[in-house]
Order: sequence, then C-alpha cells, then structure tokens
Amino acid sequence: MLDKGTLERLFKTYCKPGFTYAYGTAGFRYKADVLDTVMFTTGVLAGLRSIYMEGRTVGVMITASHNPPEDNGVKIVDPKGEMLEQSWESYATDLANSATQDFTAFSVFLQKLVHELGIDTNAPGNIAIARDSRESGPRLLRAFLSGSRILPNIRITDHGLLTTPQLHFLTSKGNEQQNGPAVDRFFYYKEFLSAWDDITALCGIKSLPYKLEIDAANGIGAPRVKEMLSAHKFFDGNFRVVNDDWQTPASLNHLCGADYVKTNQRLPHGIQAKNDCPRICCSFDGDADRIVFYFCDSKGQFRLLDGDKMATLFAKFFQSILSSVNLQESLSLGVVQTAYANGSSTHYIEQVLGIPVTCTPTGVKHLHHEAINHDIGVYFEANGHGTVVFSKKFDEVVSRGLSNRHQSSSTLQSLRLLSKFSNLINQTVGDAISDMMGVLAVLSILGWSPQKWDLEYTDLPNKLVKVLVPDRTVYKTTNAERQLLSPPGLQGKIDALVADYQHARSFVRASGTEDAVRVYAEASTREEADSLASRVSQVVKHNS
Ligand SMILES: CC(=O)N[C@H]1[C@@H](OP(=O)(O)O)O[C@H](CO)[C@@H](O)[C@@H]1O
Ligand SMILES: [Mg+2]
Repeated sequence: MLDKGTLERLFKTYCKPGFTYAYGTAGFRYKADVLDTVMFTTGVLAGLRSIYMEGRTVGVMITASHNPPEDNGVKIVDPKGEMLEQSWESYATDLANSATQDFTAFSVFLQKLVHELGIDTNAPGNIAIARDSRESGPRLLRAFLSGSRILPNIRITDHGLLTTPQLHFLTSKGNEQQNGPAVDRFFYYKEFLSAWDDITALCGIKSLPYKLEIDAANGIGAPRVKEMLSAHKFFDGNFRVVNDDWQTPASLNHLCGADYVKTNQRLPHGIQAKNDCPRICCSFDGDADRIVFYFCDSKGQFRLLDGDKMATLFAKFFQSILSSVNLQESLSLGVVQTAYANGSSTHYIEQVLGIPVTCTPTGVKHLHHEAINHDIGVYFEANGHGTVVFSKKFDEVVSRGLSNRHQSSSTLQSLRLLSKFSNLINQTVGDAISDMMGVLAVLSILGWSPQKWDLEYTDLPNKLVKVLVPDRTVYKTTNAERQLLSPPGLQGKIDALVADYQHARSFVRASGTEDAVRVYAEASTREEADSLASRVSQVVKHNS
C-alpha cells in the first residue's frame, strides 16, 4: 500500500465529510456532486475485491442509468459478469462512510477490512472500467482511479464509453479468455452478430420483417448500437436511431427512453404515431441495460410491449422448442418476475403456458440469482430489465444431442437453434441491444407481427406513483416486497382499500435508487387502477 503521507494527500483531495452513502439496488447512485468520496473508496474496494478474487478482473461501471443527467453512480461487477456479492456491498458502504468521517477513521477501517479478509495489498489485481455518457463521468473516473492507485499492483483497463451490459459482458469474457483475442467492444459486436447470423441462416430468414425504430434516450446506447448495426446487411437501411444526441448532456433521458415510455405509457419524443409501413419501435434507457418495445395500432393508439411481454415471448418460444425435441422433462424452464409484473402476465405464464413463476424483490441481482436455478431461466422486470440464463446442464444436454449422429434433421435444427440463442442473449445481465436482437429473432422465426405478440394476453390497467416521504427507511417489507411490515398498521389500511376493487392489487415499498416510496396499483379498469393508486398514496402520505 502507498505510504501514509501520499495516501492522506490523495484522501484529502477527494474525500469530504458530511454524507451517508448506501450501496443500493444498483450500486451507489446520487447527485454527481456528492459522489467524489464514494468514487475514491470504491476505487480502493474494487482493487481489494480483485485481489481477494485471486487477481481476476472485476468490472466497474460509472452510470446512473435512467436517472436525470445531474445524477451519477457506480457499481462493481464480479468476475463472471454478475453483480457484486452481497456481503461486499456492506464493506463498500462501510468503507465509504468511514471516509466521510476523517482520514483516521478511513485508514483504521481499511486496515481492519484488509486484515479480516486476509488480503495482501501488494498482490496483483485487475479492474475493467467503463462509463456512460454523463458529463460528470471523467471527473468521477479520476476520483476512482486515485482510490485504486493506493494498491500498487492493480492494472486498470479503461474501456471509455460503453453501455452497462457491454461492461458486464467484457468483464466476464476477459476472465474466460486470458490469451484470446482482445476483449473490447468490437469483440462484443462480433460475438452477438455472429450468433444473429447463425440463427437467421439456420431459419432461412433473409431480412427483417419490419422497419426498426430505436429511441436511444440520448445516451451511450446511441453510438454503440449504430456502430454495431450500421454495416450489417440485415440492419443497414432498415433501422433508425432517434434521440441519439448523447453529446448534449442535458438531453439524457429527457422526454424519451425506456423509463419515460413505460412510466408515462406513451411514445417518446421523436417517434411519430404514424403507421404507414410495418414497423416495431423500442426504447433503451440511458445506459442501455433496459428495453421496452411498442407500436401504434391501426387507430394510431400506442401499445406497449414491456418486460413482462418479453418474458412471456421468450418463455413460450423456449417451451415450444424444448417440447419439439422432447427435452421438456430433462431441462427445467422457469420465469422470474417482481411484484411490479402485471398480474395478467403472471396468470398467462402459470395458467396458459403452465410454466412456474417465482417472485423476488426488485433489482436484477435478485432475479438473476433465482433464474439460475432453472436450466432456462427467463427473468424480466416489468420495466424491461432482464435476460435469459442457460445452465451448464443445458449446455451439456444440447451438445450431447448435437453429437448424436442418429438425430433427425429437425431435431438437430432445434438443438442448434437453442445453442445459438444462448449466444445471442447476454447472459450476464439485461442488455437492450442483445434483448432487442433476441426479440427480433423470435418474432422473425415465429412470423409474428408486434400486434400478434401483443394479443397473447391483455395487461390489467395499472399505475405506478412516487410519493415523497420524510424518511423512506422506515418502509420495511416482506413476501418479495408485496407486504409492509413497517410502518405499523399501514398494510392493513392498504388491504382494506384493495378490497374495494375488482381483481385489484396494490403494494408499497421504498425505492432503492431514489429518495421516495413507490406505490403500485392494478385493477380491472383504468379508473379503478388510478383511484386505488391515488387512495393508497394518500394513506402513505398521512402515515408519514
Ligand atoms: C419500479 C422500478 O422500475 N424500479 C427500478 C428501480 O429500482 P427502485 O429500487 O424501485 O428505485 O431502479 C432499479 C435499477 O435500475 C431497477 O432494477 C428497478 O426495477
Ligand atoms: Mg439502466
């Protein structure tokens, strides 16, 4: 470790007292001007994590996703591309909060942590880092790098501007192929485009069935998706990226992007309601790890195809392939959702498709951990954040099937398709670009229009409201966040309100990314959903 004098000087450059940090749903996320301290300490922590993981590369992403341009954040990605292990979240929080006291508190806590974890601070480690397009990114990167510098043998690979899922993917691949080709964003493009080429060749698909319009939220997804698709024969001339002004910081997520479209249930700025040629539209969020699709029906009405619709599309698709090759008994298929999933989607998956559904708390780390219990685990948050994960057993069963020379050609075709889909989908985390290609591939194979996809089930009208309260930490939940334990008595009042409506559901939880409490309500009519959301919000306000 650096000598005490240098360490103290660096500490004083970046760390300020007077703020309390918490590693939330997606890492640390606050207004950018209070982040320097936690960026510095996260630099230290990511280095320690890599040393602890025997030098394997740990990823770091500087982003605040769908939040406004003045926010930013940081999260650590473990070597396989998944979210940071939970026990380390509290080390990250405690180290940051020691630094908001003073240098002595920080160095005492750091020594204690290093000792408890048995870490040799001079051992080698590797960090792969990237950031989204926010203006504060370069400044926060400097604070991070200064933190990581206190450990002398940490090697940093700075990928510059990437989408969040690109960073997850490159972190995981970097650890898998130490001596292989350069693992950079061009490697990412090649991997996913070659899976796309294999699938379309296998299924005889020659062109996209409709024009594709992508709203990139004026974020980093814009230049990255253009760079990837522009030179490709399927996409060149058949797609258009709107809200691609990623170099104007104030426009990020403004009147556009997946969160805007899902929350307001309307078209983003820049996409017209006109419907003069077959098309499908989609919106990414600011760091392109979420996507929602939509189209306008013959009357010009906006129709949303959200994360729940993607989960059902993938689940149905994989179910039919598994049964076509008689693997439905040997490979398990399951869907993971959160309490925000529309009740109709859950009903459709369980009752119509007969596929088991599990509900977890909000945040992809929870969904991901549950999904890996299946051989094909489909997980999506309603807001469009999700992916499909395939087990080791899946790989083994499929490759065994492929090497069996007595298989029929249709069985071989289905097995190849399964295998190629596991390459087209970014299994490390939800990925707007990879999910987009996955959905387009499924729709093309099935010959489905967006209208046909939408008709599979009808959403229950729903409403999501943000309520500002003096202290959101008093809102404690149980049963995958569907019931409140505290404040006392509040759940009973919510239950009494819900009982006034048909097919209704409502729950309240504290946001992990914003200083607010979220109220969700759904019911059989739009008026009832709105009324229930508003009455539950009132009760929350009065209780706080
Ligand atoms: C209702 C909702 O959309 N919540 C979002 C939001 O979490 P909250 O904890 O609700 O603020 O941001 C998370 C990170 O992007 C995302 O995983 C999650 O789905
Ligand atoms: Mg995001």
